[in-house]
Amino acid sequence: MAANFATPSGPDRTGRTVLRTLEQDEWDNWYDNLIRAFGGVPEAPEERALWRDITQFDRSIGVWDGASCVGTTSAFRFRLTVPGGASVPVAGVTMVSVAGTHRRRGLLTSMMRRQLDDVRAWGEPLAVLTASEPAIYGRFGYAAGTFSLGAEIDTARVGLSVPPGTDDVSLRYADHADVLDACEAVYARLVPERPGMLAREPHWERLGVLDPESERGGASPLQCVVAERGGEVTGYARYRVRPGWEPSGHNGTVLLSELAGADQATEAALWRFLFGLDLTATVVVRSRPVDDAWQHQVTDIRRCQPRLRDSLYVRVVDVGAALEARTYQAPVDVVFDVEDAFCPWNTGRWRLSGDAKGATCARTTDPADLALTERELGAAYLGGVGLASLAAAGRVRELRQGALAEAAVAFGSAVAPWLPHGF
Ligand SMILES: CC(=O)SCCNC(=O)CCNC(=O)[C@H](O)C(C)(C)COP(=O)(O)OP(=O)(O)OC[C@H]1O[C@@H](n2cnc3c(N)ncnc32)[C@H](O)[C@@H]1OP(=O)(O)O
Repeated sequence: MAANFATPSGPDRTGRTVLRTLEQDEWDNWYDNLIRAFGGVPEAPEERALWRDITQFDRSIGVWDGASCVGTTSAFRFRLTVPGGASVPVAGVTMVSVAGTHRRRGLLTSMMRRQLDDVRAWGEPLAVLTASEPAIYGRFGYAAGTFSLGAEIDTARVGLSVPPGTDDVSLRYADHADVLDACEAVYARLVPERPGMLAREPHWERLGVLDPESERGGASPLQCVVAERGGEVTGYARYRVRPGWEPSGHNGTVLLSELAGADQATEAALWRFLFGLDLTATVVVRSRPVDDAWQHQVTDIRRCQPRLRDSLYVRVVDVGAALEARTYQAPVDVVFDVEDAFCPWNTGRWRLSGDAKGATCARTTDPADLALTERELGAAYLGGVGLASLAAAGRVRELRQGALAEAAVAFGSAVAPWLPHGF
């Protein structure tokens, strides 16, 4: 049973709930609904304060049953790096919740409807999110477009060989606050180089150094090491250490939070440092690019237990603008026949002509070469999921022989797309 909000403030079909843009003085009530939907464990004050500061009220929606908030969502204004290096305005969908007392009545559907209409009106060609459960968002046109690499590296037994120049990099411990600007400068250098990265928006630099005691799970406070060459900060690592002792000796764990290097040697120096920390035997890595170089520098990848996880979900909101915003690593000239049930303005045939310099994508009446839905376009958009792989899964139909290979190569990315942090 789906609620049908004809107007932004219209009631659902039970006649009891109202959907509207969030007001500043409603935030606590609104945010409490979100926290409760995620289990109800309160956040540390500094964490809650950060989420309050980064909430964009005019881009946030609440559903109200009388004075009670029963539904939440918001959409950060982000700029996302796409293949070719352009920084594209996107909606970062976030803080989605429906009260347990009101679940499965269509409230999420009504919020997604309003939100995607808004994103279109804002002129943002893409919406992106990270999903608490992969099963939720496909019906609204989102598909996993990036994956992240996790690992549990047995550093007692796995060696690391580093590239030339690594010894020229020096490392020092630092207070987070003292080196925050220098670390941010490194981050900013990396953003245009990898699809999926997000340009830093005000306050977001606080996220990487948030260190509530409740998040430590017996490990140390977040530590910071910066890498320097010639007096310039070229990288940093943030991590915790969880000490451990077995009858046979030490068994500590390094829990990597973030690692960034402006060049190969800096990255290698930081990994070598983490691998070699005294009294530790494991490095746990949660969310790294799937093409991270250290995988090719270790002596035993099996003892690193690499694993993939879905990361950024991509929703093409405006097919023409989205496909024109990126470039293509090989020349491509194909007509897509797009079916988009939730955003029908995308449905129809689109001719994409492009190469590594730029692209055009416009409606056409020409015969179609490839048939797909908005979800396959979203999955393939950042170059992390292959169109040929989607075709093999029965999700892309090739209508002109050769069109699939042409498009599949063109959509690829030399560098794996990666989302640097959740939101
Ligand atoms: C980007 C982010 O913020 S991710 C965070 C998402 N939030 C959470 O996980 C918090 C806990 N969960 C919730 O708050 C809610 O259960 C929500 C938001 C996931 C779903 O809200 P609801 O209002 O119950 O969803 P709604 O009634 O609109 O469901 C629409 C459809 O999606 C399906 N659906 C909803 N949630 C789920 C789910 N978790 N898994 C699978 N299907 C789901 C429904 O069954 C329904 O299917 P139908 O149209 O075939 O009947």
